[in-house]
Amino acid sequence: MKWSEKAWQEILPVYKDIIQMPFIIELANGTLDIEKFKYYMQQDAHYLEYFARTLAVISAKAQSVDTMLDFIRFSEGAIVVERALHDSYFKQFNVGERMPVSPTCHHYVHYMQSTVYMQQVEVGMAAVLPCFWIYKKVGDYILQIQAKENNPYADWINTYGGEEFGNLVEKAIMLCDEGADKCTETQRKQMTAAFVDASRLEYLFWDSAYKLEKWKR
Ligand SMILES: Cc1ncc(C[n+]2csc(CCO)c2C)c(N)n1
Repeated sequence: MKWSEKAWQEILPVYKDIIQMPFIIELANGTLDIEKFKYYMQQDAHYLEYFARTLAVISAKAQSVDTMLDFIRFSEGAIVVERALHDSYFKQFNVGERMPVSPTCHHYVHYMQSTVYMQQVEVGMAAVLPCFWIYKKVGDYILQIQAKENNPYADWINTYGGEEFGNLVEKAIMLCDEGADKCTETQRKQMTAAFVDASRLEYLFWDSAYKLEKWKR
């Protein structure tokens, strides 16, 4: 069994919880409170900036030039493609000011950064994989259940549910499997632990948007 297949089994309960979250259900049927979506988008703008930097560090640490190129392209994608989505929503919803980073976003981005800087590169790759894979699965799920008429979140749904994004995700999974093949069993376990932690943080990211999470002080 491939590392990725085993790793997905580990996070299946987290994924099942994610697709039942009110944020996801309401995004799919178009009833999600605009303030919650705006909050999510503002935090995601912070997230993407850190995430793109994290991918660039993985690129710098990669074992081969081909893998280096793949991760630098992912990094570019995080800025270029996702920023276009953000910009159009920010215009549409009239979002001007930049919010401070929320506690959960802070936790997630710094978790990824420390993992990528402190651990071997394959563990870093596993830590960023939920970002790709969970979004693909959630995007496909929402495509099936979405309200197609007048859904204000259709652009978001089409970004992650589409085939083009699917190819990118396949590549990220394949690179992790390739890396896992070169690792010892102990190192593979570290990869799985990072994959599970990051998946739980994906859950918390949506949860924090739904709750409009704030720093206590
Ligand atoms: C919290 C959060 N997690 C994952 C993504 C999805 N995502 C962000 S960048 C990227 C790869 C682009 O090369 C993907 C799939 C998101 N937007 N926000």
